[in-house]
Amino acid sequence: MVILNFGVCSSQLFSNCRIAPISNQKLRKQEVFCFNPLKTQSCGDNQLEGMEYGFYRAKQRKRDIFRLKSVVDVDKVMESDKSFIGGDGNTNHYDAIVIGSGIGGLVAATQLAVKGAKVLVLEKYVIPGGSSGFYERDGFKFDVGSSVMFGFSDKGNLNLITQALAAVGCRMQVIPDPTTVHYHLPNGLSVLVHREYSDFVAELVSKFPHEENGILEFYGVCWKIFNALNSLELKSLEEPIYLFGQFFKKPLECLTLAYYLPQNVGDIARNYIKDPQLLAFIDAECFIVSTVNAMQTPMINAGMVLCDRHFGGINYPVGGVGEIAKALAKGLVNQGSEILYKANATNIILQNGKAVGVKLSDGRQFYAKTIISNATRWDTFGKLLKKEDLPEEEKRFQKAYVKAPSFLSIHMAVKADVLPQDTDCHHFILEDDWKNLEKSYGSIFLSIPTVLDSSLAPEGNHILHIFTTSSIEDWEGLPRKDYEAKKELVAEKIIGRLEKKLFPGLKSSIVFKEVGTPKTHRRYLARDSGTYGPMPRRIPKGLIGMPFNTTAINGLYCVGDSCFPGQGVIAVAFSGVMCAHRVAADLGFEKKNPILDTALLGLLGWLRTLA
Ligand SMILES: NC(=O)c1ccc[n+]([C@@H]2O[C@H](COP(=O)([O-])OP(=O)(O)OC[C@H]3O[C@@H](n4cnc5c(N)ncnc54)[C@H](O)[C@@H]3O)[C@@H](O)[C@H]2O)c1
Ligand SMILES: CC(C)=CCC/C(C)=C/C=C/C(C)=C/C=C/C(C)=C/C=C/C=C(C)/C=C/C=C(C)/C=C/C=C(\C)CCC=C(C)C
Repeated sequence: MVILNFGVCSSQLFSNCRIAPISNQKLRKQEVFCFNPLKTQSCGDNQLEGMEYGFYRAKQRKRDIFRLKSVVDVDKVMESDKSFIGGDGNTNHYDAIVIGSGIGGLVAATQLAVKGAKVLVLEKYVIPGGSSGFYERDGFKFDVGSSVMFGFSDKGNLNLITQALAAVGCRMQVIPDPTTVHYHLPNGLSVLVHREYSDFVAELVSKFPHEENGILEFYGVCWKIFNALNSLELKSLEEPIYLFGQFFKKPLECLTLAYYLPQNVGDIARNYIKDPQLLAFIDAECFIVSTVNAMQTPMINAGMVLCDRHFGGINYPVGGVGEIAKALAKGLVNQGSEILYKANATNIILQNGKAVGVKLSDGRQFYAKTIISNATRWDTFGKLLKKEDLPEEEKRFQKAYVKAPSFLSIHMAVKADVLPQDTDCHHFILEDDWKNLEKSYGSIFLSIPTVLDSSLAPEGNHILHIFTTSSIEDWEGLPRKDYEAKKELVAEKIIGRLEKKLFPGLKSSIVFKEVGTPKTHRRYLARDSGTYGPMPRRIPKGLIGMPFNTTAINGLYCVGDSCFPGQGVIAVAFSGVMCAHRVAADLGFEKKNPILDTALLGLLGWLRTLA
């Protein structure tokens, strides 16, 4: 280990540090050396202020590291000795380590940080955000994923993105989207989902006048659920003091949610609607947010998204979706926590069955009291932990849920004049046959964020993000040349379909084009098979089977779209809020009752077996 200058430090000096690795009593018994990058001869409090790290070496030669007050540049220190972090594992330098900086991971991390926890986020890529990140090419700024932002208004309790940003002192400027999506469906059915609920209902009723009552009843149930959700303070459903407290304060609303928790949209829609084409439309409404039809979409999730788009509306962040993750990451650091990029976690370190640390591909190891994985459950339990030790609970999850397909995505820039003046920002296209809805390449999603924020492209241009479901099996095993040729061919067909349906002259107006396949998603988002998230294998019992944040491994939590309530930025933000609350209770930052905990976790585990 390279230590440039070190002096003997007193236990008093260590006790002045914000985070002491071990008790003073324990320190006194040890011979302590202090790393001193300021190259001063002695090591007093003032110098410590400016130091990046303090080291101590116990007599028994076990080594460890802890962080002092100032900013950490782990890379710099690690270069000198890749194995120096670790040791006995009893000393936890962080309260929590979060693997991955998707919105789920960032919300969990920031919520914990504002409660006073010391958090380290490890991100494989060079920027935060995961599927909600961004990239820039030739002056164009693209959202990696799509650009429909729920939960981003200044109203109610369900604006979780706004709340997550506010928690770290950040408020972003947003541009209201007058329409959530413009559907272009079989038999010439065109439906515009207006921001105003009454306008949307009037539009839908004008297409299905004989189903007016059915439409009002079905969307009425969605509102019942939304209003119940919106009346609660949202925290961990795995934390009994909170959960019972909510039942006590809002019994009717909680019972409403408990009633709809095991139900799916398809059954409820069929109670009110008979027209097969309108039911197919409800399938499309579900598919765009769950990648499955209405029969498989949990009613609670539909209640959330089908109403939030009218209650708070869809709002686009100025500067692009990537700004949200950037702001959260900055807020995290401002709270005194840390985020490391190019930090590829390869193993979760277990000690006596408890998750105690994380090992990176370059050999670095970090230790914490709790580990939170924002990787998918397939990655967490299939790669970060040994596949063969899959806990029963995870086996059950994998029986009930399967990886949703990935996407083929085309990020493209076009000359602005190819789009009609009043073009909407988001479109969903399924041309001829309802049966193609869930098939690979069957339907096309299109977002044109420059319709809302022209700063994302140089003047006179628009950016288009076109995507369609596609499976990794379609792309594996191809020689490079064939893979590139296939990408071009498939993209050409999709663009051709858009040209025919929406924008004549589209092909000849292209000024930039980049095609990503499921392999691209797997590589850049570190998601098994590039999956968009979990989807039920069969008809689920609503949300009952979806695991929350605790796992069968002591000290290990999951966050993100393979946790309750599933796919979607707002959904993973909720998962982050829940995760932070449960972890904070376990770390002693929030109230906790171990007896009630055991009872509730047991009950929820049992409920999942019924799904
Ligand atoms: N509404 C929209 O327009 C929209 C847009 C984009 C994304 N989404 C949603 O976002 C959801 C995903 O969010 P999320 O928070 O669950 O995850 P995510 O996939 O967005 O982020 C996970 C992050 O973890 C990192 N990571 C994974 N494995 C790692 C490892 N071993 N070491 C270090 N880092 C690692 C990845 O690089 C990534 O940054 C999807 O379900 C999707 O629905 C929605
Ligand atoms: C616990 C028990 C047992 C019971 C009790 C009862 C109660 C209290 C309950 C409660 C519950 C709750 C709270 C719940 C909650 C929930 C939530 C919040 C949910 C949410 C959800 C969300 C979602 C799902 C979302 C999604 C979204 C998405 C996915 C999106 C996407 C988008 C896209 C893709 C776009 C499209 C585009 C175009 C068209 C272009």
